[in-house]
Amino acid sequence: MALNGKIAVVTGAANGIGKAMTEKLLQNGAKVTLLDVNETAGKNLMESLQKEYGQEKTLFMKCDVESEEQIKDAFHKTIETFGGMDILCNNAGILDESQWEKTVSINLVAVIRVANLALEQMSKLSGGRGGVIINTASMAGLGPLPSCPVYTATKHGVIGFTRAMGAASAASGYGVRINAICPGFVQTDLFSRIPSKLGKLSHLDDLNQQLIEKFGILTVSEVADPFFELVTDETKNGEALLVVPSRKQYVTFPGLP
Ligand SMILES: NC(=O)C1=CN([C@@H]2O[C@H](COP(=O)(O)OP(=O)(O)OC[C@H]3O[C@@H](n4cnc5c(N)ncnc54)[C@H](O)[C@@H]3O)[C@@H](O)[C@H]2O)C=CC1
Ligand SMILES: CC/C=C\C[C@H](O)C(=O)/C=C/C=C/C=C\C=C\[C@@H](O)C/C=C\CCC(=O)O
Repeated sequence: MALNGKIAVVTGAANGIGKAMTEKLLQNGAKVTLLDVNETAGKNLMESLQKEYGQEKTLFMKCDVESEEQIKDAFHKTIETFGGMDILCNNAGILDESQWEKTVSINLVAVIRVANLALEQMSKLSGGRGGVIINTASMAGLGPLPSCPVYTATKHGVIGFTRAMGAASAASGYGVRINAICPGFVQTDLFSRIPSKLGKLSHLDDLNQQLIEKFGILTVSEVADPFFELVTDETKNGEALLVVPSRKQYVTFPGLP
């Protein structure tokens, strides 16, 4: 899939990985709707991107992925403004073990909500033109992080949802590929805040430091490049792509007996 002229929506676009995904999409000729609860950061980024890529290439909307109404409005405004919707970057997420229900609500429930609402717009069976959904999971979706079991659970859920929904989409003829990107540690605000977000398991941050030593820390640009591959490689559906500084690999899962 060439990105030139394609229309993308990015959740959690104002900072971190979502911001890098947005820039990669714009660099390759796509138009992007940026969605984020952080209105100040989102508007500032949009103004900066419009100076670099042109007024007509970006749209920012304050949008909480926990709100079905706000997501629906954002998708309708995207289609009204740009003429369609080809790509969803289902990226918004938090890490806060002391607010575990909110973590589940944003990292898993909202990922499912946003994907389902996007499929209503993108599926060829409902008047859409197909496309691709990229869910931002994590390496914590492939193995346990003892310091943040709830976060770990949400990311495992995102991967399971991605694999099953990708198969469902193919079997149903939606024309929408669905993949997950699974980064290790990435230098962002979320990563910087971790020690204060572990709740009653904060004493286990030492384990995180050991894992950081072992796996290293990615820059957001090092996530954006493999993300671009997942978006453009039309052979990829239902895949989970692990990204750490030393390697990038498509995960193989144990098959059912
Ligand atoms: N930083 C890391 O080490 C890794 C992060 N991830 C995942 O990458 C995604 C992005 O995380 P980062 O860029 O690191 O975090 P970040 O905190 O730098 O950026 C997240 C963005 O999402 C927005 N956001 C938060 N809740 C929202 C909501 N309810 N509705 C709309 N927007 C919301 C924030 O305002 C922020 O702009 C998350 O899903 C995270 O779990 C995955 C693996 C590693
Ligand atoms: C404490 C949370 C730190 C950062 C949050 C960030 O969003 C994130 O998700 C980072 C995850 C990093 C995980 C790093 C290592 C995980 C190690 C074990 O759980 C094993 C996991 C997978 C093994 C897969 C493989 O090596 O092939």
